[in-house]
Amino acid sequence: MARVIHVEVVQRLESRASVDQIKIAVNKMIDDKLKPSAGTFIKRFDDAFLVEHIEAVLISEGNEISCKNGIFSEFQFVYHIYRLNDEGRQRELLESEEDGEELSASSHWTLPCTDFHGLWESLVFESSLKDDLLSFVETTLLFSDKGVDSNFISWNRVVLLHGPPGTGKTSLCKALAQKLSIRMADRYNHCELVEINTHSLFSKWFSESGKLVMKMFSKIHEILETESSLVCVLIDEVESLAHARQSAVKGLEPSDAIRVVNAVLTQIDHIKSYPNVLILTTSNITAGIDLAFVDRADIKQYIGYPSVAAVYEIFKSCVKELQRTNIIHSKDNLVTLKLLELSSFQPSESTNTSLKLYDISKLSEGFSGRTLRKLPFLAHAYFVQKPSVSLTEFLNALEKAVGKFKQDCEELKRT
Ligand SMILES: Nc1ncnc2c1ncn2[C@@H]1O[C@H](COP(=O)(O)OP(=O)(O)OP(=O)(O)O)[C@@H](O)[C@H]1O
Repeated sequence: MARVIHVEVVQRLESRASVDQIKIAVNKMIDDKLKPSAGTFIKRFDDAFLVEHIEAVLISEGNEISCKNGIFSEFQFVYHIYRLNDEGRQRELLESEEDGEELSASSHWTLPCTDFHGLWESLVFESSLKDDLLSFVETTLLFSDKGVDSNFISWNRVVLLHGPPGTGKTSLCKALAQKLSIRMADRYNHCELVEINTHSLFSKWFSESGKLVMKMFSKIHEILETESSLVCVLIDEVESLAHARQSAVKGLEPSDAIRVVNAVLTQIDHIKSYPNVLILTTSNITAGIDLAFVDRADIKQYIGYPSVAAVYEIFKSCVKELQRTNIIHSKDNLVTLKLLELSSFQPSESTNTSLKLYDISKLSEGFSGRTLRKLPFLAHAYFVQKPSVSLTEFLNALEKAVGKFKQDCEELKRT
C-alpha cells in the first residue's frame, strides 16, 4: 500500500496558473531535488514558473525521503494547492443599544490565512500528537458529513485541549483550523475561524448582553447554512464560562453575567447540531469543568510541558531563524536529535555544537513553549548585545539566559 505524502502548495495571490500546471511543475521539482526537506517550507526555487507562481511548498510526512533511490515511487502524493488570505483578523464589534458603547465580542479569520501560515509546523509536541489530533478531527467531520447516526456510533465535534499556561494550546487550535482548511478544501470551499472573546464578554455588563450574544451567533448560523462552509469556533479558557456561571449562581456576579453565559451556552448547543461546525476549546485547569458541552468532548487532549527532545527542536528552530536573519552568522547546521542518539552522544567536530544545545535543552526541561521561544531573545538582549555572533557565542549566551531565568523564578517564588 502506498503511503500518502501531502504536498501543500501556496500559490501566489496574483497567479492565474492552473492546478495541473502547478502539479506538473512541483512534481518535477520533487523529482529533481535530491532530498526535499520534509516538514519545512521550501521557498527558493530554480524553476522560473515556480518563482512566478508559487510562494512555498511543504511536503509532510517522513524525514528521510530521497527520490534518487526510488523510494518516492512507493508514495502517493496528495496535492493541496491554496492561496493565503491576507485580510487579517476581522473584529466583530457589538454595539449597545443603551449607550452606544462597543464590545469586541469575537474575532474572525477567513482560512487559510497569512496570520497562521507555518504555525502548525512551528509547534513541537511529543511524537504523533499533532497528526493524531488532525486525524481525529478529520474523522469527526467525515462522520458528520456522511450523516452517521450518533445513536449507533457516538461522536461529537468538540475538542478540549487542557494543560499548563503557555504550552501552545491556543496556537494548536488555530493551527488545526488552518490545517483543516488546507487539507479539506475539496469538501469545504469556505472556512472560517471564529474566536469568542470570553474575557471581553464579561468585561462589561450590558443589560441587553444576552441579545447581543444572539446577534453575534446569528452570523455564525448564516455561514453554517451553507453546507460547503466549515466554521471552527474557538473558545479560549473555557473555564471562565463555568466560573462566571458559578459566581453568578452564588450571587457574586451581577445577574447580567449569568444572562451572557447562558446565552453563549445555549448558542453553542444550537450550532453544535450543524455537521459543518467544529468547536475548539482550551483550558488551563485539568480538573473537570462544569460545562456539559466540554464534558462530552470526544477529544480531551492534555498538553504538557515540552520534553527535552521537544525543547531541543524548539531551540533548534530558533537558531535556524537567527541564522536566516544573520544574527547568528555561522551557518553550521545543528544535527537532529536522532543523529545525536545514533552517534551515542559522542563528541566530534560535527556534533559538538549540537551536544551543547542538547545540554542547554536538558537544563530547560519544565519550561513552557512560550518561555522557550522567549529565551533566545533574552539571551541576545542580556548577553550578546551586538548585531551578529557565531553560533558558539550564541549558545553560551543562551545557557546564561536559561540560568538567569531559573534564578529569577526562584527569587519570585521566595518573595
Ligand atoms: N509546543 C510548542 N512548540 C513550539 N512553540 C510553542 C509550544 N508551546 C508554546 N509555544 C509558543 O508559545 C506561544 C504561546 O502559546 P499559546 O498561547 O498557544 O499557549 P497556551 O497554552 O494557549 O497558553 P495560555 O493558556 O496561557 O493561553 C506560542 O506562540 C508558541 O510560539
